[in-house]
Amino acid sequence: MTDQYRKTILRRCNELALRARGKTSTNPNVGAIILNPTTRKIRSEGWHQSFGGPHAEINAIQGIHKKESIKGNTIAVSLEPCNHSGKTPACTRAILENKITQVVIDQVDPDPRMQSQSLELLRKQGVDVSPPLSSPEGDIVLQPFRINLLKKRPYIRLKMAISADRFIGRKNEQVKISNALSNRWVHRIRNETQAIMAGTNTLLNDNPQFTSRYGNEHQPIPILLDRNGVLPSHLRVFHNRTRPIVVTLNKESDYPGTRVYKDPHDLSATFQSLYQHNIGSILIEGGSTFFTSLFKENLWDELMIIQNSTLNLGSGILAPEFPAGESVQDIKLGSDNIRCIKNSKCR
Ligand SMILES: NC(=O)C1=CN([C@@H]2O[C@H](COP(=O)(O)OP(=O)(O)OC[C@H]3O[C@@H](n4cnc5c(N)ncnc54)[C@H](OP(=O)(O)O)[C@@H]3O)[C@@H](O)[C@H]2O)C=CC1
Ligand SMILES: Nc1c(N[C@@H]2O[C@H](COP(=O)(O)O)[C@@H](O)[C@H]2O)[nH]c(=O)[nH]c1=O
Ligand SMILES: [Zn+2]
Repeated sequence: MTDQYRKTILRRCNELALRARGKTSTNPNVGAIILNPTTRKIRSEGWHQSFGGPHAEINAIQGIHKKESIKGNTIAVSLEPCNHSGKTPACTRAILENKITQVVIDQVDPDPRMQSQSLELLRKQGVDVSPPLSSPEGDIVLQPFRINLLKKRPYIRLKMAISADRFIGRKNEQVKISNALSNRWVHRIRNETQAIMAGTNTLLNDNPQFTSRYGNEHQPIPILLDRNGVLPSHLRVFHNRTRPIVVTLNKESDYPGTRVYKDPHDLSATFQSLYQHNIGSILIEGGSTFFTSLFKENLWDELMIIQNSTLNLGSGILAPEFPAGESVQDIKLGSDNIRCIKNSKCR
């Protein structure tokens, strides 16, 4: 297999992996392809679709008709295949049982149980395993899992809309800042996250729905900060299809939702507890006070700032002091400029 072809195939594996972004909880996003090495024909594609569900390799293998063989074929995977039976049997076993003779991977599994061990095992069994590609795009796809595994907390993305004069809203009023185009963009991001979170004042002031709309189907779990149990049960988030998680110290409140009894002001303990509740990724949508705490503790991974260049509010609640980060993407959608940065020093 030429280097260029290997790169192309593994790029496709990473694309497949991202189809289930935000839908695999604390499991990684992984994509796999089975191909005939002689004809270069792609025979099947698969990706890990849900927590506890079959891994990408198994989905790709199952995409082949039962009467056909994959003996002597190649499997390309965005992540090193697993070598342990966890919620599902080991993928290395399926590779060997199906007599696949070549394995190409992008990223090494950062799981301490793995870290190239499967590659060694497969090689010992006579499988041709080329060294991992370790592509930059594969690194980005795997980053949420790396954070989960190494920091024992969810991957944290922040999003905030600001006016040209850097206000985010007004007290006792929900102000629309971003334009119709970026609203659609936001709902796509919501569709790719497991959970959505905001500070107490945002919940009281805006009464948000925190759903993904505009044709998106996946609904994130609302995570609500209500340290002192002040949220009224008529808020819209309590009447969604998706049951919220409430981080609180109050044991009296009677609204629906799973309780995490932690002080939300203790952010490390809160995020670790959410991770133990199997929350792998969170999109946080404000407000200013909550963002300031997150920045102070350096607890964020990605930040998306939508600035409406034509809207001046004149007064209101000011945007927080945003930290510097590594610029990932700049998007222009009509009057709105979206700046995406990532935290290269995250905790
Ligand atoms: N333009 C935009 O993108 C957005 C705009 N907004 C606007 O922002 C306004 C609300 O922002 P803001 O007033 O700053 O309030 P926040 O929404 O940030 O809520 C702050 C409150 O959350 C509680 N809290 C719990 N844990 C923490 C923690 N670890 N760190 C900080 N606070 C915590 C505190 O209340 P307690 O002490 O009771 O625990 C605190 O007073 C609204 O008017 C809303 O419209 C909001 C979101 C996005
Ligand atoms: N005002 C504002 C945002 N505000 C965020 O969106 C929440 C409302 O969500 P929903 O009720 O589901 O539409 C609100 O509470 C706050 O977190 N977001 C943006 O992209 N652009 C905006 O101009
Ligand atoms: Zn596996």
